[in-house]
Amino acid sequence: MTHAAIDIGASSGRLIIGEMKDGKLHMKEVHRFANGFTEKKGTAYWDIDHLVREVVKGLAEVKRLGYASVTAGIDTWAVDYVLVDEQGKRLQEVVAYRDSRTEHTIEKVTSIIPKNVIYEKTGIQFLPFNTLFQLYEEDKELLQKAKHILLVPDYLGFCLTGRAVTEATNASTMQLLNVAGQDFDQELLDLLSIQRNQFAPLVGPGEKLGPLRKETFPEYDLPDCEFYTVGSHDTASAIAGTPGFGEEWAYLSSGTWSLLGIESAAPITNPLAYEDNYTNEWGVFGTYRFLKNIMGMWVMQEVRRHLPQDYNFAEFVEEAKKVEPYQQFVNFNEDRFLNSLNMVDEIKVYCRETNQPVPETPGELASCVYSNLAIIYAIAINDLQKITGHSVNRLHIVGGGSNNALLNQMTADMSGKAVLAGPSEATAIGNLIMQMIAAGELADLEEGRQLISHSFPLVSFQPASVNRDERIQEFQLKTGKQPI
Ligand SMILES: Nc1ncnc2c1ncn2[C@@H]1O[C@H](COP(=O)(O)OP(=O)(O)O)[C@@H](O)[C@H]1O
Ligand SMILES: C[C@H](O)[C@H](O)[C@@H](O)C(=O)COP(=O)(O)O
Ligand SMILES: [Mg+2]
Repeated sequence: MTHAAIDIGASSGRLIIGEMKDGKLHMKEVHRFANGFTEKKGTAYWDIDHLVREVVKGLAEVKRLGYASVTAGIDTWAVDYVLVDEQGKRLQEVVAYRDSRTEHTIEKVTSIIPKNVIYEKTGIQFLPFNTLFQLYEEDKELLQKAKHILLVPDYLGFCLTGRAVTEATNASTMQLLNVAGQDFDQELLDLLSIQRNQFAPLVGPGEKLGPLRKETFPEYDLPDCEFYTVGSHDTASAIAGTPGFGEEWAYLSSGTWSLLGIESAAPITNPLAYEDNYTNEWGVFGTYRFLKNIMGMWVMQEVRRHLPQDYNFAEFVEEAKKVEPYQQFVNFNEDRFLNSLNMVDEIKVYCRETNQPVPETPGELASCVYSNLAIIYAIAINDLQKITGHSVNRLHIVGGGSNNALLNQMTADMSGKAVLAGPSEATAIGNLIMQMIAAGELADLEEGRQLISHSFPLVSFQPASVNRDERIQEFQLKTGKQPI
């Protein structure tokens, strides 16, 4: 059986087909398209109709390649939603999570329901753009009109099959689900004046969603396609597609964001987890993704956008290799880097404010970003071990960022852990694995991960002794980021 993974991250989307042959997973990228948000009248929006069109184009390409019948699953970035009316029509443009409308909403909401109470209910990290805060700022009249409030992957599935569901892994990122009750928290819904039935029923990954409604897209020659739910939060699929075994591994899903954490059988919401803003997003098969959001390759995407030279990401790495690393210490996890007007200027101002050497060239800027991301990852791993009591001796880096051998080595050096890099398309692979389990081709996630490890060679990076402790201490001194 041929399966199609539709994976749409914040910077790019792709349709990848996969099938199991001779004990290996064979994949082919069939369609890739750009994603990104644009500002209109001061608000940041996604182009959701562009994404629907690109998904359908990708499915048409699948048919053109001779695949008359496939299954498919959709995963995208988290938290953002679409309001849909009684007729199934979108009520508004889709606001992007980096929009400034929720800049001060955490304070507003937690002045009504205390922060620790929300964390005890949901176990979810406080990020300004969580759906809870976006809906708090949403136009109340529009909200009342909405028959459905659908997260982006659920909306795409609705457009393609006509069926509305709320897939659980992505639903958890809303910070509206009650972990104990395993459904929406009524107090939080009341705060937003939202009825429970405005959210479609919660479903887990691996369930049949329904057939592609070809008649909706008469201008395309499309395959027969049965959609399944998968880990529709892309990070849930990325972790499912990470070939980690045993207990002592952690993952770093390195794309626009860096999501660093462990796969846990139960939520971890102790005081240290709360203080250090770790999250318990729901994973596949009832697991929890105990992780932290770290500003990832977004920084490099924005540096690239604001430089006159047009370097690709591999060229940035080559330029960075020519520069002495760890020349300045920048905490890229500060909110100022979430959506700054000009990332290059923001980095320079930060270095001037902290009396540090100012990076000027593309190589100096890239080296500054990679050096500090490696330190931030190392601190996050240390904190993760303290919070959970879970020892980590190897870090799996997956996603586009796993192609960056320089950063992989720096991460091994700063963390003192072995780094296993790849697969770079772990998200799409995790999406495919869930479909193959649902189709009965794989017994479970363990077998799926075995298949991944037999199909995609990992690249190993061993830690070198590079004044790790001194550099981390200097980072903490210069940025004020103290360990927990
Ligand atoms: N060859 C490469 N060398 C260094 N970095 C790379 C390379 N390829 C991709 N990347 C990094 O991976 C990022 C994209 O990762 P990806 O997982 O596709 O992101 P998303 O899913 O968020 O769209 C790019 O922003 C870039 O920083
Ligand atoms: C807004 C969320 O934190 C974001 O979606 C993150 O969880 C994520 O999954 C990003 O995935 P990318 O592939 O866009 O890095
Ligand atoms: Mg991604």
